[in-house]
Amino acid sequence: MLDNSSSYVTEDGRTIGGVVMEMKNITLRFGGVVAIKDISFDIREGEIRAIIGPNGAGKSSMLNVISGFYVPQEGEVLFHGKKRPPMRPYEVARQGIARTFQNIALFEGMSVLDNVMTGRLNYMKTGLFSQALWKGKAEREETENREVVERVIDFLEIQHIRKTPVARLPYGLKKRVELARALAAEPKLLLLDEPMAGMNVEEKEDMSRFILDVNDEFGTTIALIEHDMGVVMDLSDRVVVMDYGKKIGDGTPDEVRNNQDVIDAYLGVSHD
Ligand SMILES: Nc1ncnc2c1ncn2[C@@H]1O[C@H](COP(=O)(O)OP(=O)(O)OP(=O)(O)O)[C@@H](O)[C@H]1O
Repeated sequence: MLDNSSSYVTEDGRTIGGVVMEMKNITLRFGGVVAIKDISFDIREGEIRAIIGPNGAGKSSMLNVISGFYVPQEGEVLFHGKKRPPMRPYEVARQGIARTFQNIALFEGMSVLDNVMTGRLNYMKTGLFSQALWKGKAEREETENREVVERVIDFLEIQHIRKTPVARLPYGLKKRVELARALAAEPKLLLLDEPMAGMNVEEKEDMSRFILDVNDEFGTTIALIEHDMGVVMDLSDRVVVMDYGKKIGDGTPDEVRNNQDVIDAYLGVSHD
């Protein structure tokens, strides 16, 4: 049995480290609706961790708890072993957490390059006043930010559209630009909100490859939620399955695939 600080090497040679985030007995309510009921699980450094479940299972609510956007009424979130207080979005970003959204949240009128640059906002320390006083420092900062952005653009193979306004791009590429913006923040923990939703088969294959490459190349820990069980099974190290706000499975893709409660939930068998 692994303890919180131990690590292991996967079959494909990646090292999975200790626990970076721990959800302990999380319950989240919206008025009378209980979106999450007493759920516990953890996320380990360097792993790809999926949360799956049918419609209304509570996945988005859980992603919002992980990102710090929702504060649960019960339970606690431990980040690197410490209880995490309620945080504003910029504080979350400073902790090395970045995310994408299910309904793409890009600046449609701006170019791909400018959108990806917004991922660096937290690194732009030089304000307007000091920019005027310290031109050299501001220029250095701009060059550093540009270098990171250009690396991400190369990595995600979107050089050919760098000047294109996002509004003109097909859906699959918009999703990739959103991933690029999240990566530009150089996150330690990347949260992906239904990264394959609305994609065709080819776009899903591309996105899967990029998710694996990001994890492999940068060692980024990735937590993602997905509706479609199939697409995450080949990607993930471990999978949490939710249904009606409860956790009904947690384990490797094989363990989860063979779990009767999970099979029933996906076949729509009622179990109250
Ligand atoms: N802001 C909110 N206010 C009230 N109820 C909400 C809110 N957000 C979610 N809920 C309710 O909480 C439950 C879980 O919803 P959630 O969106 O987390 O599920 P989901 O698994 O992400 O679903 P989907 O796959 O359809 O996106 C649902 O019953 C939903 O109606």
